[in-house]
Amino acid sequence: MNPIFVAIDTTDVHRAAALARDLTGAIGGVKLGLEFFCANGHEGVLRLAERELPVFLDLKLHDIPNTVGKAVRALAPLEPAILTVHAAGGRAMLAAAKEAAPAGTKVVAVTVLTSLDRSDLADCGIGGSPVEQVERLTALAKSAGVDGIVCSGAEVAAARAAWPDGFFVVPGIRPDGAETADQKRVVTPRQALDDGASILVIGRPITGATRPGEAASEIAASLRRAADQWDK
Ligand SMILES: O=c1ccn([C@@H]2O[C@H](COP(=O)(O)O)[C@@H](O)[C@H]2O)c(=O)[nH]1
Repeated sequence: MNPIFVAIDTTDVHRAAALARDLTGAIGGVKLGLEFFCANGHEGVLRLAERELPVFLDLKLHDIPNTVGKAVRALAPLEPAILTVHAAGGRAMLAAAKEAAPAGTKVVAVTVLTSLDRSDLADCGIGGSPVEQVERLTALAKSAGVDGIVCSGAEVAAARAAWPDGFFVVPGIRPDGAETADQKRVVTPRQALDDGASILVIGRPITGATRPGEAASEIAASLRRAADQWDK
């Protein structure tokens, strides 16, 4: 499987559909997040699903267990391949999300957002480094019964060591020389895959390129030598 999931971050369903069409063949799936979902809802997701690429719904649910369980149930008709919740919602919330998800949906827990560094964690009252916090939340996610986690490429090797058969989603991907923008913990696509990522979430380096299809194909080519890892 091609591990590249493109983050289609736009409110414009026509632009999103055009991007998915142009990128089909060069990517493994599309990731739709809050921006797209708040503007287009279920109908927009179903429109993108027409391209028959796996859909990753990145809604990062975070609430009490009852509310998250019911929200996941309400999303079930969309049959997302992957759905995110926040690990910080706690064990019962993670278990409720997994229990409510359709059998074919991987529920993955966001550990530490890739836009945060150690000082941002300290601002939230969390001591220690991002890797320490990722390790803590990976253990929680694993014991709560979800399918995997979201972390940056800087922590994925440590997380994979702790959970060899977990499903690891890595955003904050930047080819050499690409602008980091609001991302603080970034690695290259190749590095993330070599260190144990299951899939790579890549947005602006592809969607902001003059020719998104070429940008995606170049990244896919840079990963091909690691093709034996694509089935993890
Ligand atoms: O920790 C996280 C979790 C999710 N994301 C999402 O991934 C993409 C990244 O987009 P880029 O344009 O490649 O920066 C975006 O949709 C985020 O919501 C993340 O970046 N970090």
